[in-house]
Amino acid sequence: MIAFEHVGKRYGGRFDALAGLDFRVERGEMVFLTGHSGAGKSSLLKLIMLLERPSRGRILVAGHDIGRLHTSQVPYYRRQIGVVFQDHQLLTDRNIFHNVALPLMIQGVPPREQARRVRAALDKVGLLHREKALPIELSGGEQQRVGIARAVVNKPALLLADEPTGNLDPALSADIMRLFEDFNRIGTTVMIASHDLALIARLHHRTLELSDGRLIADKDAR
Ligand SMILES: Nc1ncnc2c1ncn2[C@@H]1O[C@H](COP(=O)(O)OP(=O)(O)OP(=O)(O)O)[C@@H](O)[C@H]1O
Repeated sequence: MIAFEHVGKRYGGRFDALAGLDFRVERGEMVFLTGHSGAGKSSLLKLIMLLERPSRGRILVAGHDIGRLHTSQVPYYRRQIGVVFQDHQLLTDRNIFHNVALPLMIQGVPPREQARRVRAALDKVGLLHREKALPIELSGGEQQRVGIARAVVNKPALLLADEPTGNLDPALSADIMRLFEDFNRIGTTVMIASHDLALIARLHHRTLELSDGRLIADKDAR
C-alpha cells in the first residue's frame, strides 16, 4: 500500500527533516509511527498526503509513484486517503451531519447518497443520534469521532492519523484506537502517528520509530 524508497525531506536551507527512509506497509496493515517531538512524524504523513513533496527518493502508494501524479490528478489521489488530525478541524458553524458530508459534497455525490453514507459513517463511530448537534455541543472525544467519521465517509483504502488522541484522556484514547482497529479489521490500511507509547504498547501492532528524521526501529509486536 505504501513504499518509501530512499526518501528524504529538506525544508529550506540544509536541514534534513527526513533522511534515507526505506520501508513498506502492506495493504491491510495497521502501523504506528512514533518518535520524539520533531522526529519527522507529521512530515512523513504530509508526504503521503502530497501536502509536501520529497526532496529525494520515491514514494509509491497503491503501486503508483505519487511524485509522477499530475497536479490535476492530486484531488483524485487524495480521495483514497482519509485523514484524522489531533484538533479534528471541524467547521464550527455546521452541524455534525454537514461536517461529515463535506468530502462528499465537494465531490458532487448526490444528496441522497450523501445522506446514506454520512449516516453509515456516524453509525460506525456511535454518533448517529448526534447528527444535528454543532461541534461545540460535543465532548472532545465525540468531536474526534466525528473527525474519524469524516475521514472514512469516502471508504478510503488508507487512513492516516496525526496524534489523534493528543488531547484525550487515557480511556477516551483507548476508545479512539479501538475505532481505528475496527476500520483496519474491515480491510483499511491504517497509519497513526502517536507519542502515546503506553497505549501503543498495549495494542500490539507494528511500530515504526523515527529519530531525527531516520527510521531507527521497525518492530512487529503481533
Ligand atoms: N514547513 C516546514 N518548514 C520548515 N521546517 C519544518 C516544516 N515542517 C516541519 N519542519 C521541521 O521538520 C522537523 C520535523 O517536524 P515534524 O513536524 O515532521 O515532526 P513530528 O515528529 O511530527 O513532531 P511533533 O511530534 O512535535 O509534531 C522539525 O524540526 C520541524 O521543525
